[in-house]
Amino acid sequence: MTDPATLITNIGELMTQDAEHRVLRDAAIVLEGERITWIGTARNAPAADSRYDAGGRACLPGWVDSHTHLVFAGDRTAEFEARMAGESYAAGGISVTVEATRRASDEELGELVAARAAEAAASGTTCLETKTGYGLDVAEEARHARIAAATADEVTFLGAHLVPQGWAADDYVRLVTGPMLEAVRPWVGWADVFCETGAFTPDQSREVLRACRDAGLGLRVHGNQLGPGEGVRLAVEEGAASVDHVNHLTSADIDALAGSWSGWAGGSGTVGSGSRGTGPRGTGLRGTGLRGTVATCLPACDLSTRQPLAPARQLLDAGVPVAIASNCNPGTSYTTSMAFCVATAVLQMGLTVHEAVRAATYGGALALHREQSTDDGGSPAVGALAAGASPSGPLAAGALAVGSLVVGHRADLQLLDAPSATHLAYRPGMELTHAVWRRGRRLR
Ligand SMILES: N=CN[C@@H](CCC(=O)O)C(=O)O
Ligand SMILES: [Zn+2]
Repeated sequence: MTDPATLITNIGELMTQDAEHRVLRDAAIVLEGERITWIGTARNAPAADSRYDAGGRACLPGWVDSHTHLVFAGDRTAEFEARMAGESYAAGGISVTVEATRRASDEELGELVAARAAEAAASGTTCLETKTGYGLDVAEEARHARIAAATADEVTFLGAHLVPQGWAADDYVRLVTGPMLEAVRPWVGWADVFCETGAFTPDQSREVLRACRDAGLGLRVHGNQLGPGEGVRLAVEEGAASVDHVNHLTSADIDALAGSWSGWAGGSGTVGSGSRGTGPRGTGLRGTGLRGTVATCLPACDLSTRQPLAPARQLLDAGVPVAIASNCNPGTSYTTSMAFCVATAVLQMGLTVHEAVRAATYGGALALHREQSTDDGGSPAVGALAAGASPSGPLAAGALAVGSLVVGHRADLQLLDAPSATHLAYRPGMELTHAVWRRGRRLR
């Protein structure tokens, strides 16, 4: 039995974010089950079981938010106020959230995560990564990973977020790479480390990344957020899928990121097209390989911490694939609004609207290794699947690509209450989400 087909027609502007960067006018799209089955000019659209009139609105892929920290309780308003009064952000604030989160029951924490994910979905986010990192002991990190896996598309282990009080750093690294990693393993597909002054040194970070890679996890790095440092170089050397923040970059960092894509079948760092590479050792692991390291920019965080904005323009000009994500967390970026991040990228970081939307859709998918369907030659997930993750855990065999509107990809899309995506930056701060479909189902 085939799935009923839904035709969304009378689309004023359809921004595909496909390999050719096509933008169609007077367009239509057909969804069947979880897939997109047709895209083209409205007058050529096939018959369908049901029809939705977009009323000339703009249609674009759902946002792919590749960096969030949704598993937390409490808030840090006082710290934010102090920062706005001139204090600097420091990693130590994380411990305030750790204490509040440890006090929350499973039920409370699950509801908080689900509510944040629902808020994100209502504003167009259709694929979401989230991290642990406010547990910082074995039982809490495992609990947070399990709770995250019930809601997020991708879960990342960030036990190496901060060395908890009372621990020697090296002992804590041994805990993270040993019992903690083993405890979270059923729920996570990725590992991350905060490589920064006040968090983990480059050597400690490398140790964490290598242990996590050996356990089959893909890698990501929080790097170069608060000052120049070795985060980017580490991420590239260890084959991380992304390095996130990237506020303080040298030209050598940018060259290293661009160079990491030189062996990729998709070309020299273009975010436009290409196929998935395999790991350098033939591992096929997510987060390793010839495909290189995406630079993930977090504009809302940059503003909230008063850091220099990440040099997204320079990165793109150098051929580095860029993602934009919300980094929703209570310390540095308490928002799930990808539209706000896109508007900031255009208004303050020098991206065109098309580039900013691409970074928040296709770029996020690239950072999560979800830009291609697994049955289109994508490498198999080695994340939570192997250990029997929740059904909502990382990429399953047969998983459909996200982040671009292409026949065969996951039917994740949004309509704006505007005739073009340009309105995202032209009318900043306005809630423009009109309708959202995820996996072919209308959410809003
Ligand atoms: N930089 C490290 N981690 C988070 C902030 C964590 C916090 O302050 O609670 C971030 O991505 O900005
Ligand atoms: Zn973060």
